Amino acid sequence: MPPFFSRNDAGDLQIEQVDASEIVARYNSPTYVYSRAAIESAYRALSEAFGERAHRICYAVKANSNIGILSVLARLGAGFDIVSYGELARVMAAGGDPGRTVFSGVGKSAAEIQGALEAGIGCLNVESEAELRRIAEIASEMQQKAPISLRVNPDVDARTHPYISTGLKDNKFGIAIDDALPLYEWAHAHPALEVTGIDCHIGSQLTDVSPFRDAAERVMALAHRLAERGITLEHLDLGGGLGIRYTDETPPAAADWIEAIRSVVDADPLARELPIWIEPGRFIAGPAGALLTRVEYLKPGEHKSFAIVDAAMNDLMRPALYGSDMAIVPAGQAPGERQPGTWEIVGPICETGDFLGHERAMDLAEGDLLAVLGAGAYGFSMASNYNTRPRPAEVLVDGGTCHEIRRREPLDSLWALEQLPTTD
Ligand SMILES: Cc1ncc(COP(=O)(O)O)c(C=O)c1O
Ligand SMILES: N[C@@H](CCCC[NH3+])C(=O)O
Repeated sequence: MPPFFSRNDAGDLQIEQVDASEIVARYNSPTYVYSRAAIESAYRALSEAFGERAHRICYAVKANSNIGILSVLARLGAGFDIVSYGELARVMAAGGDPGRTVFSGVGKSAAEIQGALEAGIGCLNVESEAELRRIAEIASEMQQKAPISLRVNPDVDARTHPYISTGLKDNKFGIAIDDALPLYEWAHAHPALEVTGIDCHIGSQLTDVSPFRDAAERVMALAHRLAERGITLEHLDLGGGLGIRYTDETPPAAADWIEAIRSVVDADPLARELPIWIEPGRFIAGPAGALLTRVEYLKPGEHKSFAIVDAAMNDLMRPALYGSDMAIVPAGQAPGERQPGTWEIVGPICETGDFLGHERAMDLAEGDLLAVLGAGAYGFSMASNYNTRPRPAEVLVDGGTCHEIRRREPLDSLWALEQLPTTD
């Protein structure tokens, strides 16, 4: 069970001091629930691993972008990693500091770049030569100096799911590390650009620290070549990507990740004093969240047995998209006859790929509550309205208190922006 999740005397799931069944009674089902203490403790584990060393933790907003979650992190002093102007607007709405925010992403539009510069963005992580030139043009027109860092692609195998590996030369992300030097020289000489750092992010859900170490070594080699040319840096951004335990993975602890990075950076006199920035998303939000769902129907069969629940791939798409194996545990038992079985946990959507888990051995009854664990990251933030399903409510538990940080979507809001054609 993730930290801050436990069982009450009846054996039902509790999030901090609140029963899952109470949450569903109040907010209905399916509902995302998050533990504030879990978010804070993950953030602190990273920050404590740095100790007195200069660092910045830029939480990757895409993992969970609810402003209630962002505000918890802003209060802890977090910076943010964003990939759209929309995410920046969320950071600001939550009380986060644009000056402590980095803007990543391969496709920043001119309007997004201008908006970010107007807001006082901390750093633009540039992912191509064309983007660098566009930023220079926009900043010149605005008579500003844009703080930039090149996101380099170090060609390191993160050994994760191919869809979430980003640091291989076949991936669309970043600038090939061997091509970065002339672009840095060009940017350094440009009056509207201020080179502040090097950035890299090699992938997500890494369960081994060695790719992080390899990437840090390649980034340091580039930092030396820049120093030889008189280009000094103000920070090194080594990205996010630390994995979490979904079922039987054994990911490194926060301290192991930071130690792996520091073993490279702190050993180098060039970078010992340089602030290290990181961009973790999943590690902070993932274990803190669960998706609570109710069993609607049991459909036992000789070949396969299906437990049809009220959450679906539109609410949580990781299993359908990546085939991710996420733990599904009982969260509250309904009265009535229990049926033992090995269940396919599926949703109501009209797609064969609509499943939350395969072959789960459980005794179930209709009306039971289940919890998909580790759903705090890339859960709600990737949810859609497919099949005209309102997205779930989101609840932040803080001790014994529940905060409804997002209401369940009212049905008519789903077509509120649509119009009937004006012709017959
Ligand atoms: C640029 C960038 N930074 C940070 C992250 C956060 O990754 P994770 O949630 O795996 O820590 C991502 C997503 O992979 C990303 O693309
Ligand atoms: N959405 C992915 C991670 C992608 C990270 C974004 N760069 C997941 O659920 O695992």
